[in-house]
Amino acid sequence: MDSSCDAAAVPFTLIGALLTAGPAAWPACVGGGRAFLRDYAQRGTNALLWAGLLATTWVLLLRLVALLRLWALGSRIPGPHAFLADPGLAAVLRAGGDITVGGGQGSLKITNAVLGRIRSISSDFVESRYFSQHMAFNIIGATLFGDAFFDWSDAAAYEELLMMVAKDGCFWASYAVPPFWKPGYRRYRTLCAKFKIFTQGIIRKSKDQNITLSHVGMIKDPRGGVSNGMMSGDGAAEGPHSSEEETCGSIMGLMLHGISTSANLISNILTRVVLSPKLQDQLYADIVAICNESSELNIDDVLRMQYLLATVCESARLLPAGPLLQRCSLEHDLTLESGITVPAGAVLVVPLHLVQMDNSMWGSDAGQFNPQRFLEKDVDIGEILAAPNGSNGINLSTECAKTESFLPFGSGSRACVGQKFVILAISMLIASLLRNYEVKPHPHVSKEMDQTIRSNNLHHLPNLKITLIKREI
Ligand code: HEM
Repeated sequence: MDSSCDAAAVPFTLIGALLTAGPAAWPACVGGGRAFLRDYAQRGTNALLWAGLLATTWVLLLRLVALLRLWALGSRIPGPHAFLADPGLAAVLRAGGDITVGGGQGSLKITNAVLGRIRSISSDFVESRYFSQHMAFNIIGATLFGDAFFDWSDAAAYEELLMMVAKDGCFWASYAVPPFWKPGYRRYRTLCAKFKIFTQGIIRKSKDQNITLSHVGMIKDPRGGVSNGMMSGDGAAEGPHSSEEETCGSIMGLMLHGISTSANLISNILTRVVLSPKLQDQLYADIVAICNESSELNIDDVLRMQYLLATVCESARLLPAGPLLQRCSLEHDLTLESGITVPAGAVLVVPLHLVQMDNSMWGSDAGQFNPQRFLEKDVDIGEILAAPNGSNGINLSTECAKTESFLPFGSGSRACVGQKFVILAISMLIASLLRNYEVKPHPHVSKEMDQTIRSNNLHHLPNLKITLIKREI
C-alpha cells in the first residue's frame, strides 16, 4: 500500500462516516466510499445473522427444556400409555349404560355390506382375516356413527387408513420420546393427521343427519328408556370437560382398539368354524332352534343361543386379543390376601395366556377348544356379560370359580367397557352369517393348514381362504 495513504482516515462506523464529509473525502487508496459501504453491509448482515441464530437457539433451548421436563414428569408414571386420549369418554361409556347392539336388521345389514364389498373385489373366496376386519369395522362404525356410516363414501379409505395407523401405532408408541427426526415417524404422523380429518368428517356427517353417534336405540338408558346415545347433537356424550378435539381423539382410540381386538376375535371364531364342520353344524342347530326361518333375529334370541355365546367366550379364552394386563398402585403399597405386599409404583403384569390356560383352574384339557366348558356349573356367562344375574335370560349357575380366571377383557374398575357389547355383537353377527351362509374352506387348503386343522391347537391363527355359500332358507 502507498505509504502516503492514510487508512485511519476511513471511518469504521456509520456514525463515523456520517461525521466526515462523506465518501468523496476518504482516501482512494483504501477503495474509497464503495469499499466502506461493502464492508458495512457485510458487518451488518453478519450481525443480523448472529442475532437470528441466538434467538432461534434460545427458542429451541426453551422447547427442549419443556420437552425434557414433560418427559421427566411422564416417566414417573408407571405402566403403558392409556389408549384413550380422553378419560371422560370412558367414564361416559361406563356411566351412560350398556352399549348394546341393535336388532337383527343391523347385523344382517353389516353382513351384507361386508359381503357386498368383498364380492366387488373377489367373488370366489375371501381371506378370513380380511373378512373379519371388515366385519369389525362395520360393527364398530355402525354402532358409533349410526346409519350415516353405511352411506359414507370415504368408508373404504378410512378403513385402510385406520389399519395402517393401527399397524404402525404400537411400534412408534414404544419410543419414550417421539422420534420426530425419523422420516418413518413423520409419515406415521401424516397418516394420523389424515385419520383425524376423516374421523372429524364422519362425526360431522353423523351429527348432521341428526343420527346420534351411538345410533338411536343402541345405547339404552340405564333408567330403562332409550337415550339419544353418547354423542347426540347437543354433545351430551362429550363429558363435562371434553373439547371436540378430545372427543375426536377418544373416538379414534375406540375405533383403533375396538376394531383390532374385535377383528381378532371374529377371525379366531371364523377359523374354528371353518376348520370344524362339526362346530359349524352345532352352531347352526343352536341358531335355528331359537329363531325359525321366518322370524327376524333379535338380541333376545342371541342371548338364548348359549352354545354360540360359549363359542365366542371359548375363542376369547384360548386366544386373547392382548397378551398382558397391567396394574399399578401409584400412591400406596398394596397388601394382597396372601400377605404379599406390592410396593407403590411396582407394575403387576398378568400374563393372560397362562391364566386362561391354567390346568389347575380349567382342567387337563385347558389347551383344547371346548365351548361346552362355558355351559358347565362352575362358569357363569351371565356374569361374563356383566349383567345382573338372571336379567339377561342366562342364569346358568351362581358358582363361578372360573369366571375370575377369564380375563380377555380385563377386570375390575378399568375393565373393557365394550365387553358385553362385543360378545353380543359378534354373536349376533356370527348367528346372522351362519343362518344365511355356509362357511367353507377354499378347496385348495394347503397341506400345512391341514396339519393345523388336525392339531386342533391354534396358537397362531392361520389366515384361511374361505368361501361363503348361501343357504336355502
Ligand atoms: C374382542 C374385543 C375386545 C377386547 C378383547 C378388549 C379388551 C380390552 C382390555 C383387555 C382392556 C383393558 C382392561 C384392563 O386393563 O383391565 C380394554 C379396555 C377398554 N376397552 Fe376393550 N376390548 C374389546 C373391544 C372393545 C370395544 C368394541 C370397545 C368400545 C366400543 C372397547 C372399549 C374399551 C375401553 C373404553 C377401554 C378402557 C377402559 C378404561 O381404561 O377404563 N373395547 N379392552
